[in-house]
Amino acid sequence: MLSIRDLEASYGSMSVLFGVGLDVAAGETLSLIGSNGSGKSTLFSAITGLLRPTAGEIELDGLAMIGKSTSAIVDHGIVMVPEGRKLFPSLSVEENLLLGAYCKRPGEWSLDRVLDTFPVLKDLRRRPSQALSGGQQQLVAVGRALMANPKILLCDELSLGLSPSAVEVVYAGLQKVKETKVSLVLVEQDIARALKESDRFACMRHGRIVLQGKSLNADRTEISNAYFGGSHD
Ligand SMILES: Nc1ncnc2c1ncn2[C@@H]1O[C@H](COP(=O)(O)OP(=O)(O)OP(=O)(O)O)[C@@H](O)[C@H]1O
Repeated sequence: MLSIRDLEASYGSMSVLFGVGLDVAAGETLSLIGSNGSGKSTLFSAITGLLRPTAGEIELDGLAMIGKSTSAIVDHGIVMVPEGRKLFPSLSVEENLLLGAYCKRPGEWSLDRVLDTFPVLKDLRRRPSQALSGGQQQLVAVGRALMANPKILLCDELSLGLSPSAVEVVYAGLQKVKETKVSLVLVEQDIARALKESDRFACMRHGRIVLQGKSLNADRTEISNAYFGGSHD
C-alpha cells in the first residue's frame, strides 16, 4: 500500500534522510521509533508533502506522491494526526471533527461513526475542545483525521504530554481504529508501547532505518543497540 524507496530529504544544505526504505501494508500498524532528531517527523513531512524530498520514491497503491500538494495527498488517503493535536481550542468537539471532513474522500467515516468509535466524545460533542482532558483531545484529533476517510493514518507522538491514564484512553480508542481497514504508522517514544501497539516496527537513527522487524517477541537488546547505537558504531 505505502511504499517508500531510497528517500532523501534535507533542510537547505543539511541532509536529514538518507536512503529511507519502508513499506506499510493495508490494515497494518507500523511503529516508527528512534531518538530525538533521528528523522521521524521529517519522514512524515516528506510523506505528507510538507517537505519535498530530494530523491527517492513514495507510492500509495502504486501512485507516485512526490510532487503532489498536501491536500492532494490527503485526497489520495494519507492523513496525519499532528504532534500536539493542533485542535481549534474554542471550537466544539463536533466542529473540530467536521473540519476533518473538509477534504473528505468518499468512505465509511462520518461524525456518527467517529462518535460511536470514541463514545467518550458523545456527551462532550458540544463542549469547546479546550475543556476536554488531554486524552480526550487526542481522540478528537484522531477522529478529525478519520473524518477524511484515510487509507493510512500517520500519528505523531499521540502520547506526548499525556498522563499514563490518558495514554491508556487514547490507545484503547486506537484499538478500535486498528480493527478497521485503516493502516497506521505510529511515532511513539515509549518503545514498549510502540511494540505493544504494532504489527511491525522500524527504528530510525541519523536519518536511516537501521532495524525493522515484527513487533511480537522483538529482540529488545537488538532494538536498544539500533536505537542508541551499538558498540560497533
Ligand atoms: N524545520 C527544520 N529546519 C531545519 N532542521 C530541521 C527542521 N526540522 C528538523 N530539523 C532537523 O532535522 C533532523 C531530524 O529532525 P526530526 O524532527 O525529523 O527528528 P525526530 O526523529 O522527529 O525527532 P523528535 O523525536 O525530537 O521529534 C534534526 O537534526 C533536526 O534538528
